[in-house]
Amino acid sequence: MVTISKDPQMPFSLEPYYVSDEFGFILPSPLADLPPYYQPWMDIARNVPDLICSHTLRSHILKMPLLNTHSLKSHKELRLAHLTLSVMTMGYVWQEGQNETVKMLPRNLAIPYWEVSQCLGLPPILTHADAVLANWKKRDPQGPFDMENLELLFTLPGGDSVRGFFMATLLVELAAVPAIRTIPLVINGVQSGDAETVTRALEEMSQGIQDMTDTLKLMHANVEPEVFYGIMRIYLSGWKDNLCMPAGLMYEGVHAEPMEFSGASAAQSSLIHCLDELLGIKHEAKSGAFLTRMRNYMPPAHKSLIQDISLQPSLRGFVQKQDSETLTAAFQLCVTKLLAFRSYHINVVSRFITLPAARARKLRNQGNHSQKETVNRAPTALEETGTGGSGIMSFLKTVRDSTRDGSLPLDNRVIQKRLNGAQLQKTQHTPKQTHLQTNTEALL
Ligand code: HEM
Repeated sequence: MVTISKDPQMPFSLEPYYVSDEFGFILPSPLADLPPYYQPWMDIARNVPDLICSHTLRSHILKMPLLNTHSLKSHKELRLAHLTLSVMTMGYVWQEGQNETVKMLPRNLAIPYWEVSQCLGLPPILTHADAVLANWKKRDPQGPFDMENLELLFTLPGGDSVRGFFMATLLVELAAVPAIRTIPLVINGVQSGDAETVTRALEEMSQGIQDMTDTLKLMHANVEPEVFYGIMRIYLSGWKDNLCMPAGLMYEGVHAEPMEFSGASAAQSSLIHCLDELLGIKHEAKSGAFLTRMRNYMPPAHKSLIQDISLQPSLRGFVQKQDSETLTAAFQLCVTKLLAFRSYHINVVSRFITLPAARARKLRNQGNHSQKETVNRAPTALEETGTGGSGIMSFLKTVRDSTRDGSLPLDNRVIQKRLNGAQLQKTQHTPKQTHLQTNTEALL
């Protein structure tokens, strides 16, 4: 774990953790190019989908020179190098699908990949921090940060759905920024016993979580479930708890033994981890252990933020002690919005994994193995597992249920009062109507 230097007398702030007020956990304006010496990497990494299609990616990588990483100096250069090497590695391993996997990553890729990973404190595999947080640029630099104006620096097989998937996830990260920004307000408010500030901050946070859920809906218009399931998913998969590569992967010239790493998953996004810690959501042992393991796939400063939030005086304890209706309602609203995010996420996973998996099974049972059916191209070994290696639905439902268990019981009178308030708003048709209505629904 990195040591974050901060003065314990100073109020809690996000700055020491490299979390910005504008971009949250997103890497601001990532570099798009490395110094010319690294051109051999760029030439291959920028063409990964085509080289996979022609089954020549592995041979190109085997001919690549072994480059020195010492001239990679800045954090942004290292992040771009990690992304570049990650994209090549995922393509190298999965070029032939689940059947002809490799046992070893060649030294000209493995050695620089390992060195860059060590410098960043990231594992030598594609992570959420690479594929989403550091893999974007604006088409028009002056234009908005939206789906139309964003493009990927590097892509994987799957065409427009890859862009849709990574960019929708990036926009969820952006939508969460106002919620993340309120974390110091809450922590400092609890420290100084300022219930009013904490209440306001929690209300703002709940709106931020609602915005995350609304933004998650972008997946539907921008990602084809069959393409996600049948083509893209294998390239996000890792070599831990994966039946296709039970022994893991040897990094030649790095370690004598094979190593195991989980694939890229938004379970590696720091957003929800921070919210869980702040709200005091306690996960059941097995799913909690998986989520804790996912923190090793985050930039170390972000992992430290989660850890430090967990060490602060308990927000839940503060809310209970204050015994204030509005504060309790604001806290409860955050838990309910987080629960709603997780429930909606389960629907998304069902559309993008469970349903295509069921169709693939049905086709198999009918003896239809045609590769024209996109879902038939999916690795059967991954049917029930997430790219991070979890047993998907039972894991997600357990995590959702422990979120529900994090609720603070609200007095029936408070619910009734809020309901009456909502009725009043409804008849008045004020601009706040939708928000308050959603709040009241959430309270029920
Ligand atoms: C098509 C879109 C998506 C699919 C199919 C999907 C799938 C999954 C799967 C299978 C898992 C289980 C862990 C694993 O093994 O990887 C998971 C976990 C998770 N995903 Fe997603 N995901 C999607 C989008 C997102 C987005 C945009 C976010 C928000 C940043 C997100 C946040 C999470 C979180 C936080 C977890 C950990 C479980 C939890 O804390 O509730 N996912 N996802």
